[in-house]
This record gives sequence, C-alpha cells and structure tokens, in this order.
Amino acid sequence: MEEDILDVLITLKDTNGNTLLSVKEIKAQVLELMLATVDNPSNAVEWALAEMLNQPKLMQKAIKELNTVVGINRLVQESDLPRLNYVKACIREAFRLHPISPFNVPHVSISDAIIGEKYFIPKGSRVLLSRLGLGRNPRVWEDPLKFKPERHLIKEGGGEVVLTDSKLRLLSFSTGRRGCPGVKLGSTITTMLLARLLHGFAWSLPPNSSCNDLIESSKTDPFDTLPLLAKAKPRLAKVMYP
Ligand code: HEM
Repeated sequence: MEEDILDVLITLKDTNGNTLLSVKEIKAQVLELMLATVDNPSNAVEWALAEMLNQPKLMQKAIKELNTVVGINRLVQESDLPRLNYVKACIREAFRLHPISPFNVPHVSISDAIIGEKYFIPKGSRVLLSRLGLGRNPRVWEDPLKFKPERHLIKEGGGEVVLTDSKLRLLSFSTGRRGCPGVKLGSTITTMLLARLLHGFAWSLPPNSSCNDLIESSKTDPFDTLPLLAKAKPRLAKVMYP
C-alpha cells in the first residue's frame, strides 16, 4: 500500500533508529499543513470573487475564458488549468492586493549580508518581509490599489500565468530555500476552486450588499471584515451537479 504523509511522519526514525517525532509534534505538523492548504486558497478566492463581483466586466471575462476552454458540458479538470490564464491572473491579483497576513513568517539571517547593494543585514537579524509593502508598492505597480488582473497577463507570446513570483514583486508562495514547498498543490487547489466556482455558478450580490464598502475599506484597513455575502445560481445542466 502507498504511504501517505501521516505514515511518513509516524515512521520517521532518528540516527539511532528511535521514533523521531512525538504525537504532539506530528499533530503540530499536520495542523500546519492543513492550515496552509485551506486558509491560503480560501482567502485568495474569496477576495478574487469579491473584487470580480464589484467589477462585473472582469467576471464576464473569466466566464468567457471558462466557456472557451472548458465549455458547458463538463466540469473543469486539472488538465484545463494551464489554459485558464485569466482566472489565474485574478488569483495573482488577489494575492497581491489581499495577502492573508501583513508579513511573511520571520527569518533569521545566518551571516552578514548586503541586499540590493544598499541594505546591510547583520548576522542574526530577524527579517520580516511586508506582503502589503511589496504588493501595493507604487514604484512597482501602476495604480496599486486597483484590482486589475490584466497586469499579470503575459503580453508577448501569450505564455502561461503562474501564481509564484520569484522576483518578490508580490509575495504569494515566497521564494528561496524556506519558500513554500506546496507551490504545485497550492496553485492547483486555488485555481481549481475559483475556476469551478465561476464555471458552475452565476454569482450576484444580494440587495444592499456591502461588497463595495468591503473593498473600499480594505484599501485603508487591509485586514477588515470578511466574509463576503453573495448569491450563487447553478449555470450548468442539472445532471452536472452531484
Ligand atoms: C495557495 C496556497 C499556498 C500559499 C499562498 C502558500 C504560501 C506560503 C508562504 C508565503 C510560506 C512562507 C515562505 C517563507 O517563509 O518565505 C509558506 C510556507 C510553507 N508552506 Fe505554503 N502556501 C500554500 C499552500 C501550501 C500547501 C498546499 C502546503 C502543503 C501541503 C504548504 C506547506 C507549507 C510549509 C510546510 C511551509 C513552511 C516551509 C518552511 O518553513 O521551510 N503550503 N507557504
């Protein structure tokens, strides 16, 4: 039988052949994986939906892409994801504008370093990267507070949009040896979630929705109120829904 991650954690041994991780440590590892896998995609997708409901033209563009790539006679499959570039651009924009936390997890420098020929970081410094500072930096992003997925589309040659940014112009999965090891899985889950929600349902805002206020307040207080309230109506044939 194939081992899953829990089997691997339980059977890990130290150099003397003794069990490496205690039950408490295994629980902590599993909890961390579950939080990383659930919280990041749901936060990005919820914000992408809110922004797209606030600018219905963007929603229409994404639906057009889904109708072309997938059609309406089957559900979105993993093999469709490389071609759903507009949907991925919307997710990148949600990562840029609405990160799940203000800072990346702290790192400690293991030696003296000079960054960008300007900044001296002494050995032992605790370094925090500001996700908001990167994603909303007006020197990097034109009209930084505007949700504009088009900025992530690769103009020449129509290359594939990916959710990582190795130059750290925005912080999605971070980079380097402590960067997220779940890039492939995280990208698949997030893109599939948004693609299936948009493909399977027509979304609208209830009367007197506070969606616009939510987005406006996120410009001044980025970690202000969620959840988003929205109505979903099936848009595919009845047999398509299990
Ligand atoms: C959209 C989905 C995800 C996003 C945006 C995301 C983002 C991140 C970020 C920003 C970090 C910190 C990197 C750093 O310290 O510089 C991180 C670390 C980590 N992520 Fe993810 N992640 C996602 C999904 C996942 C998934 C699916 C898994 C595993 C199943 C995972 C496992 C981890 C682990 C174990 C670390 C700690 C790595 C280390 O400290 O060396 N993540 N993630």
